[in-house]
Amino acid sequence: MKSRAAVAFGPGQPLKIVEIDVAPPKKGEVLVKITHTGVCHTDAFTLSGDDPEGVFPAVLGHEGGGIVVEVGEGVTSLKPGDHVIPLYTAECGECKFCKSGKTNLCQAVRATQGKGLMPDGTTRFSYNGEPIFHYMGTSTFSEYTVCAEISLAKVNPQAPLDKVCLLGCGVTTGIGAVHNTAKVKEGDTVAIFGLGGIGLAAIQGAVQAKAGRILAIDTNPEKFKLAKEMGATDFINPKDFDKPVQDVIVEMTDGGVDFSFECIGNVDVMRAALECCHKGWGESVIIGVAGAGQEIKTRPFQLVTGRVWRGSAFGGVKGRSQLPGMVEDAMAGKIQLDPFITHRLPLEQINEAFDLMHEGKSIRTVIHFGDA
Ligand SMILES: NC(=O)C1=CN([C@@H]2O[C@H](COP(=O)(O)OP(=O)(O)OC[C@H]3O[C@@H](n4cnc5c(N)ncnc54)[C@H](OP(=O)(O)O)[C@@H]3O)[C@@H](O)[C@H]2O)C=CC1
Ligand SMILES: N[C@@H](CCC(=O)N[C@@H](CSC=O)C(=O)NCC(=O)O)C(=O)O
Ligand SMILES: [Zn+2]
Ligand SMILES: [Zn+2]
Repeated sequence: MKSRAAVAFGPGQPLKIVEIDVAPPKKGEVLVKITHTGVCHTDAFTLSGDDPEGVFPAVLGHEGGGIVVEVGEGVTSLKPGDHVIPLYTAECGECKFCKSGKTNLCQAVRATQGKGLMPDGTTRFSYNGEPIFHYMGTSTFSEYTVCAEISLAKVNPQAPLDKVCLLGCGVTTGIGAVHNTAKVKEGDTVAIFGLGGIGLAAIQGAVQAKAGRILAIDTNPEKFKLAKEMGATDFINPKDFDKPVQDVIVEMTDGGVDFSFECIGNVDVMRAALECCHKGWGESVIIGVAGAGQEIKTRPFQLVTGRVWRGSAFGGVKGRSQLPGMVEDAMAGKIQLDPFITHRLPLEQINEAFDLMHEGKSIRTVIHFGDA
């Protein structure tokens, strides 16, 4: 079938809106009509060419919501008409990772997913007869996409897809990192570096956890207003100080924070986020994605003296089991999605969404394929 899609033909190039061919779903696969998709910084990261797993031409996008159109052989858990959120972290329930009870990082389709292919090693997308790669197992920048059954969470059909699509990445990642990875408790002091979609969601998670102080750090002071509305208590622009931001935070918090979250993808900030943690127990969670070849560093003494460095992918959330409940939470007002949506644009204007992000003017732009 034909599908309108924003295709990344090469690194650093604007996406091109073209009509691609989408082949039917094979065994264990599902054809989904995407109605809405957010644009996450990770899409920009891969488009920039900094992603070691980036392959071109590809259909990017991983923060979508849609409706099942057709299921392939052997698919039992989904049927046409079901509302779904594509998952870049699958959940097969059967692999060593799924069974471990220790991680959400299902590996059932991860190897082929990282190569831009479906689990059988081929692609369902083509343009002018040439193959187009998938992305993160989701490719939500195409009106019709094919995903593995285990890469789809079935959600309440009453949920507004134009909002809950954000649970496909950003909001879930930030909130989940606070609850599942850090396990923030009432009264804890928390520092959040980077106040985009992920950082603001981490603030929301910290408020839910009843954190005592929530320090919001960003070099773009325009981001503080929303952070305050979300519930942050202290606001720090590192550019306002002539000493490292970690020293500023340690002084402000009587020795450092209980938890910090890096939501930018900057390895220098990752160091600051670790070093602003309290001696003896402070834990820092890396969420931001850094480019190929970049490495983190600190003095090992920082760890010897009790600070802990962790990482979090998709907020530690198991998508098929837990995302439907988060959708219910959003419908019940326990998770706020509206504040994240600063812009809405049709697919044809998707490059403007990337511009807005790079200019620091948006939190999330939601792209619509039909009506807004
Ligand atoms: N681990 C995971 O599962 C996931 C990771 N990610 C990653 O999380 C990161 C954040 O994503 P997202 O929220 O969409 O990105 P955004 O670009 O929306 O937000 C990043 C924020 O950090 C600010 N910033 C940039 N540099 C600095 C600095 N040196 N010090 C303080 N603040 C700074 C930016 O300011 P400005 O406005 O000037 O740009 C912006 O406000 C990305 O690296 C993304 O790839 C995303 C989703 C899931
Ligand atoms: N491909 C990159 C790494 C990209 C990465 O870290 N992705 C995050 C999700 S970012 C979402 O917006 C993630 O969950 N990673 C876990 C995974 O299994 O990919 C590289 O190679 O550096
Ligand atoms: Zn993302
Ligand atoms: Zn698995």
